[in-house]
Amino acid sequence: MSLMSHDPTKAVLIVNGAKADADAAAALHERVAHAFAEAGWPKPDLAMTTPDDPGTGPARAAVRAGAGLVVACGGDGTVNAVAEALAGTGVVLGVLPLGTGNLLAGHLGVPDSLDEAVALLTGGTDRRLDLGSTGERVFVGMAGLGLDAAMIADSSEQLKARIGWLAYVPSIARHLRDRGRRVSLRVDGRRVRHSGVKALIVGNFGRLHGGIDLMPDAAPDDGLLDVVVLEPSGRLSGWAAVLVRLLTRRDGQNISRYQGRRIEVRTRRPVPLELDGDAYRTANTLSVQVEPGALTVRAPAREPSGRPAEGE
Ligand SMILES: Nc1ncnc2c1ncn2[C@@H]1O[C@H](COP(=O)(O)OP(=O)(O)OP(=O)(O)O)[C@@H](O)[C@H]1O
Repeated sequence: MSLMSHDPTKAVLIVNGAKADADAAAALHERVAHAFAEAGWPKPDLAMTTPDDPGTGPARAAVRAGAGLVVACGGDGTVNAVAEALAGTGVVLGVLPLGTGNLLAGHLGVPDSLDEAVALLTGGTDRRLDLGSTGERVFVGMAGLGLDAAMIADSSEQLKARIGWLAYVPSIARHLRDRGRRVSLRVDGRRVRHSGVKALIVGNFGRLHGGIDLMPDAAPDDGLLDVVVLEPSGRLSGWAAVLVRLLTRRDGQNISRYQGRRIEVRTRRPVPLELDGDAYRTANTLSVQVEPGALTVRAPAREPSGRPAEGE
C-alpha cells in the first residue's frame, strides 16, 4: 500500500492483553489520547491482542484503514507481531514498553517513563530499520537456537509476570549443562562448521538485559545480519568464561562472529528456535535473510550508545 494513503496522525494502539486488562488498557488509551490532543492529533483507536492473535491481525487492519502509526504496547513479542504487518508498508511503528523483554525499546532508547515514551509518539524521529525474515515470519531483534531458545521455551509466564526478566534465571540454570551441538552455518553461501555450539544468535542488534551486548558490531540499519556463535568448553566454568568475555568485549576462541545478508543454519537434530524472545518452532534448519530498511520505527534521535539515527 502506498504511503500516500496513510494519515500520519491516524494511530492505533495495540495492547498486549496479557500485560494490561481492559481497565488498564482504557487508562493507557486515555493517557495517549490526552498527549495526542495536546499535539493536535485525533484520538487513536485501541485494539487488544489475544493469545491467538498477538498483534498481527489488528496491525494489518490498521494498515488497511489508513493508519500512519501503529503502536505496539507490550514486549518484544508484541513488537514482532505488529512489525510482521507493517513490514514494507512505510506505516510507522511506535513502542510503549509494557512487557519484561523490551530489547528493541532499550536499544533505541525509548524512555522507561511512560509519559516520556508517549511524548515520543508524536515527537520522535522516524528510523528505517532492517528486519530479518525466515520467509514466513520476521524478527526485529534476534533469532536464536540453543541456550536462549531453551530458556524461552522453559520459562514460566507467571514468574515473568511477578519478577520480570529475572524469571529466565531458573530456566537458564537448567540448560547451562546442555550439550554442545554440531552446527553447519552458511553466511552468504560461505560455509563454516562448529562442533560445540551451545547458543547461536542471528540479530539486528544484540544488547540484552544486564549490560551484555552479544553483538557490539551490529547496527539495526546497516543492511546486514550479525551472527554470534557461543561454544563454551566444559560446563559451568566455560559459560562463566564466555560471559566474562562478552561483558569485557574480549572475544576468544569460544566466541565466533559473522556478518551477512543471508544466514542458513543446519543442525543434526531438531532444536527449539526463538524469534524476538518468543518460542518459534522446533526444526533442524533456520534460514533467514535481511530485508533492509523494511520497518520504520519512531524513536529518539540518538541511541543510548550515542549513535545517531542514521536510518532516518
Ligand atoms: N491476550 C493475550 N493473552 C495471553 N497471552 C497473550 C495475549 N496477547 C499476546 N499474548 C502472548 O504474549 C506474548 C508476547 O508478550 P510480549 O513479548 O509482548 O511481552 P513479554 O512477555 O514481556 O516479552 P517477551 O516475550 O519478549 O519476554 C506472546 O507469547 C503472545 O502470544
